[in-house]
Amino acid sequence: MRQRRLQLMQSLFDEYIEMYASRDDKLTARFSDNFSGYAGSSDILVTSKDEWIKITRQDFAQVPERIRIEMLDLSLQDLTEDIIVITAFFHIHLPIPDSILSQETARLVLVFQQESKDWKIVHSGISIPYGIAKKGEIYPMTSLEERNRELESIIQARTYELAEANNRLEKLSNTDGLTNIGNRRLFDQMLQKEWSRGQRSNTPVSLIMLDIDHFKLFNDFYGHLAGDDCLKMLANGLSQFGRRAGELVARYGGEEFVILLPNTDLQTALDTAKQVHQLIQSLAIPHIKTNLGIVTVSVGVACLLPSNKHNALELVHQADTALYLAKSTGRNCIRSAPPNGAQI
Ligand SMILES: Nc1nc2c(ncn2[C@@H]2O[C@H](COP(=O)(O)OP(=O)(O)OP(=O)(O)O)[C@@H](O)[C@H]2O)c(=O)[nH]1
Repeated sequence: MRQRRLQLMQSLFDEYIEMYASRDDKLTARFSDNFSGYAGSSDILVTSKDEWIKITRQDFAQVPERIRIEMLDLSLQDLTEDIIVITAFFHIHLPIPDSILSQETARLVLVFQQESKDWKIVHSGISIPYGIAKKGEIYPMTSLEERNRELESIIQARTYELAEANNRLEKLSNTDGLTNIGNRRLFDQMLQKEWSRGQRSNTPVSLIMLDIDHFKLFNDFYGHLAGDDCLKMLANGLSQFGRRAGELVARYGGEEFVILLPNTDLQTALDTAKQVHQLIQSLAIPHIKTNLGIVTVSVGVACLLPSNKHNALELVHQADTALYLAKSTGRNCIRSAPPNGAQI
């Protein structure tokens, strides 16, 4: 007998919870004409069945999707032959992310009374700390959505900050620490990019490579810090070149610099090399160990039409060979790579 009563109580509750969770309007048919209760959002006692039906439908309309009930505790009380009291504690998980309701414990008291053959709900009292529910709301959807929007804007701001930090990091990893111009890493990247572009558009890529003459002697005589300043002054002067899209002035290493000139033929590259050479002379940085008494550079120039016959490193190799030629034929001059081997 007792077992059957327990089963009855459990099934009444299960049926109620299922209808409530699935937002099933049939639930309203279970309300007794003698209904009284209070809703969690208002704490106002409702003494009319019709009013309670209105509140229930408002609840279902506000959140039409299924809600998830996570049961925490349940007490079934067999009060009299025809009165059952059920007390339940649960979390309500609304179908929106991060619902704060799911962290609150809902406390529900349901009183069922047997009327004729049916068990009807004569009292329903739910209590959830619904302080943030706006007027006319069963659930504090407006506040939850506001909270979500706030979270989204925080995430957006953080994403932007992260992208900015990444940009700064990218710039830092592509910049030479001493001279503040592009470094070897950036040059390698740009070379590959411009080489591929040149291959696609069938346009030549030129490279100017320059190296300070007798820089070891400069350091030995003026000191390493003065050597650093000299490198900075040179980089600063060089940075007025390579301003067109795809062009790049970079420190290749030590006292060696490169100027990448995409879509540039050999003659134009040699003209630019001449301007670079003159600019460095015009800086007139004292260097008593050279013939002119100022810092000079040796320059190698190469130009290739990118094709499958050779890769981008061939261009570097040719510019390097031309630079070696300039060094070995007296320094402070410009040489271009074979086959032309032009002398200026
Ligand atoms: N001050 C300073 N010196 C550097 C830096 N990087 C490389 N060097 C120096 O540059 C010098 C290069 O010397 P070498 O390769 O012998 O060439 P060089 O004396 O310029 O002679 P040539 O190139 O044959 O004209 C070395 O003494 C390096 O220490 C740097 O960042 N700062």
